[in-house]
Amino acid sequence: MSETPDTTTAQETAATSAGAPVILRDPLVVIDRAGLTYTVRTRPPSDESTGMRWTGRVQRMRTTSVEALKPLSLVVRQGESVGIVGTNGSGKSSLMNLITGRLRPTTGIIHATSTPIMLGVNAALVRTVSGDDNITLGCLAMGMTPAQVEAKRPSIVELCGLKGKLHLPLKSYSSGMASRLQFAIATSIDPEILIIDEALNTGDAQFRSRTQARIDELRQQAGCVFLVSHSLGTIKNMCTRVIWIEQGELIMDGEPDTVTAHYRKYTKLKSEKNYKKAAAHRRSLQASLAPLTIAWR
Ligand SMILES: Nc1ncnc2c1ncn2[C@@H]1O[C@H](COP(=O)(O)OP(=O)(O)OP(=O)(O)O)[C@@H](O)[C@H]1O
Repeated sequence: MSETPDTTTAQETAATSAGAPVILRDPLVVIDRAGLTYTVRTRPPSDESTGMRWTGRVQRMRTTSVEALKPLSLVVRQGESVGIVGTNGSGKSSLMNLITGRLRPTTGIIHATSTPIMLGVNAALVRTVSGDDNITLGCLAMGMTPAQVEAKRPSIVELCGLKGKLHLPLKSYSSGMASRLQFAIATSIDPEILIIDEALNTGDAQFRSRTQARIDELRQQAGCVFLVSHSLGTIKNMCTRVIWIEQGELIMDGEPDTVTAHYRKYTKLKSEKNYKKAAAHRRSLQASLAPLTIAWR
């Protein structure tokens, strides 16, 4: 980022005596009114009404828009570990894909001080080659030189805890073992901005505590971490801040205990089929959310 953003919430402005904009220091990620609409091509419904049949050759496709994220603004600073919660289909992965640059926002813009690294359960490992070779391939793919790969190898082996198994092909690993290897590879470059999408729900208790230790280490190294998870326990243990997204909109942004308590209440109301109360709860929280305005100098 070449410029420094002034980021001001209505609450923060109100809190300053002169009403001057509050300048937030050390932003690593600035999301400035970014929104995402997917365009999906669909086949027209079969034309029973017209008596026409699809021949499989010539077909006019329809396009449908899916607004996954309404424009939202956020600033994430050095040392923050941000949990993202929301029910299925609320837009969490879409937001993470925007931050990594895998998808372009349809509206707005996202700035980051360095390339965010996404660690997800589906990130590519090669099943037919050994764990050792996956370390080499993964590290080279992240831009390390062969010498850097060798320098990092001992710490990757140590973190994944798979010594003695790394000569075996990946297809012989359990999903938990593969996740451990993947986590160790992905975090070996000390990414400044790390995104973890549901990767922590695999692995045993011992590995989870190592994972937590590594995330704490990354945060202390002045980076920031985004963690998407449906496990509120994991979110509360690991995050310093929680963002709740629902139906593509930002509902809450704040302290983990508070946000997860409101989110839990919302999901409980929904599971009890109290949809009106759930929606009212969500709307009242959203109404009290101070809008964030990002102004560039
Ligand atoms: N490639 C795509 N094309 C079209 N629509 C999509 C695509 N990916 C996601 N969506 C839609 O965008 C919305 C948000 O999806 P997203 O995957 O971001 O949700 P999520 O919060 O990560 O869900 P989950 O908790 O189930 O993983 C949903 O309505 C989903 O159907």
